[in-house]
Amino acid sequence: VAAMSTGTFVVSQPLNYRGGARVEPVDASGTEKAFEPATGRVIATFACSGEKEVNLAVENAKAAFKLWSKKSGLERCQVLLEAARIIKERKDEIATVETINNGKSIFEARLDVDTCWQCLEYYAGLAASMAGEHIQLPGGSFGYTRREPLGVCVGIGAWNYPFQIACWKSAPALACGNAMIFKPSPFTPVSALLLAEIYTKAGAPPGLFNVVQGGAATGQFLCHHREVAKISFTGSVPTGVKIMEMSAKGVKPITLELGGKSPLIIFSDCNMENAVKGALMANFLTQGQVCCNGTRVFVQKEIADKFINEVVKQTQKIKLGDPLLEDTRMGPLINAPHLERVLGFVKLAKEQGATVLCGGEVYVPEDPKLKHGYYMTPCVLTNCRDDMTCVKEEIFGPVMSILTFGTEAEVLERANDTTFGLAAGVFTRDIQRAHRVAAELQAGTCYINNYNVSPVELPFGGYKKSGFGRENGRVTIEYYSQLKTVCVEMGDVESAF
Ligand SMILES: NC(=O)c1ccc[n+]([C@@H]2O[C@H](COP(=O)([O-])OP(=O)(O)OC[C@H]3O[C@@H](n4cnc5c(N)ncnc54)[C@H](O)[C@@H]3O)[C@@H](O)[C@H]2O)c1
Ligand SMILES: O=CCc1c[nH]c2ccc(O)cc12
Repeated sequence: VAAMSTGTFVVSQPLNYRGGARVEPVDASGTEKAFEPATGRVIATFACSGEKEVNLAVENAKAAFKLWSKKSGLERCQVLLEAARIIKERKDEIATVETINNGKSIFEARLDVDTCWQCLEYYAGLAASMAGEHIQLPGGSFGYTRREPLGVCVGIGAWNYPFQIACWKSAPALACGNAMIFKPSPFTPVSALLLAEIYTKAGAPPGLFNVVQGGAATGQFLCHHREVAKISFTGSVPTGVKIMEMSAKGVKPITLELGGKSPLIIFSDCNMENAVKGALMANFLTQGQVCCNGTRVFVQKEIADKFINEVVKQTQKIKLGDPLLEDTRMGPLINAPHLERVLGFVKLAKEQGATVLCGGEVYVPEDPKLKHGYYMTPCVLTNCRDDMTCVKEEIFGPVMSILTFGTEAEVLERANDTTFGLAAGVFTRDIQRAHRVAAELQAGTCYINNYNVSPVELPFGGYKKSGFGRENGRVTIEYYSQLKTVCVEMGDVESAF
């Protein structure tokens, strides 16, 4: 790995990881290029793994699973804790790689890395305390349950949180005694390798955590593989549908973390300063490329003017530019086609009658090395209606749509009028209203008086088309393990025959 500053980083080492080492794939289904969004430079060209390489990764993972699944919870805990310690130690390096390959600000990337080592520590604790139940039966007989791993699990990631997604999938998987093959998005192939090396250094057996690179074809080889026991997918709804179809054929359990179009409701009795901060947090982290973003901001009429003025003022202050600079808070979007797509949503919003209060334009930083980067100014839209495309579809960019409302009943109906159900938020000082509204919102995560915080102790996942299954929290253990019941007879068999 070469220099780690904007405009210099290139990857020369192999980007697959199998059997405890970086390897070139033995076969390929095409090649991909990874970019540095800040400059538009190619930082890596790599082969997409073919079926033979996927088969080898599964073989390696199976071998590691044999050893790992026999370890005690405490032994697994020790490896995860050591990996967490190394992540903490290498936080700046990991965050820098993430920023270079994804474009998010270094400030945010460091926060992401914090949620990664925290996730490993959390599941380390659960690994050590995992236990079954003992159930007494008549006549001295009894039963007990064993929480057993599933086997070789596949993780397929999106490009917006590359290292975090790899951690949030692998930590609970390994804690439960599984092995994992992780396929990053081809846009962000780099940082998962750091995680693979860290697990090996921490004492994981070779093959326990493997990385295969590629796009849809490689993903399909993984999903169709007979010996893959579970798939955890983070990505778009259309791809999620395909994953579900493939898993149905093999009767494999899946976790689907899909897209969203989440509502954020601002009542007139809110703390205005916090609500404005909440709206920015809900829309502009990682350049707005966050699945749970609260992009439909419903503001109660009485405070709409004041709230909108303040949101625009704060949005215009966001420091946009080189994501590796300490004071930058917004970097480039992931790539040129995505930038075009997001700008297209803004254009369409205007055509459909929305007003652009700020942003929504291509931005060319003054620094000449950034002039081919994929920057746009953060955008606030008003005069939006519920039937507009910008209000109905996931934009996955820095575009906030503001809508006004009158009553609680009205806003709840409009907030829930979507096929998505990933997240939702409410700002109010009325404690009863806050919980009443949270109870009515059809979303997997509801924020009260905050937005887009992601403590690893809390389960995260969708309702409706935003998916099912959960990541983080205690419950995720259930998605990476299966329960065996052992029934023990202490007397004689009372036969019916
Ligand atoms: N709910 C969540 O937790 C969450 C988190 C991050 C992103 N997302 C969603 O992800 C989307 C953006 O990410 P994206 O553009 O990378 O999504 P995507 O669906 O295009 O790709 C996601 C992953 O799936 C792989 N893939 C594509 N086709 C496949 C196939 N046929 N079989 C197997 N794998 C295949 C891709 O290579 C990539 O690794 C947005 O919709 C966003 O909301 C959701
Ligand atoms: O982008 C959506 C929310 C999110 C942020 N980080 C992660 C990691 C793993 C996920 O499945 C979702 C998310």
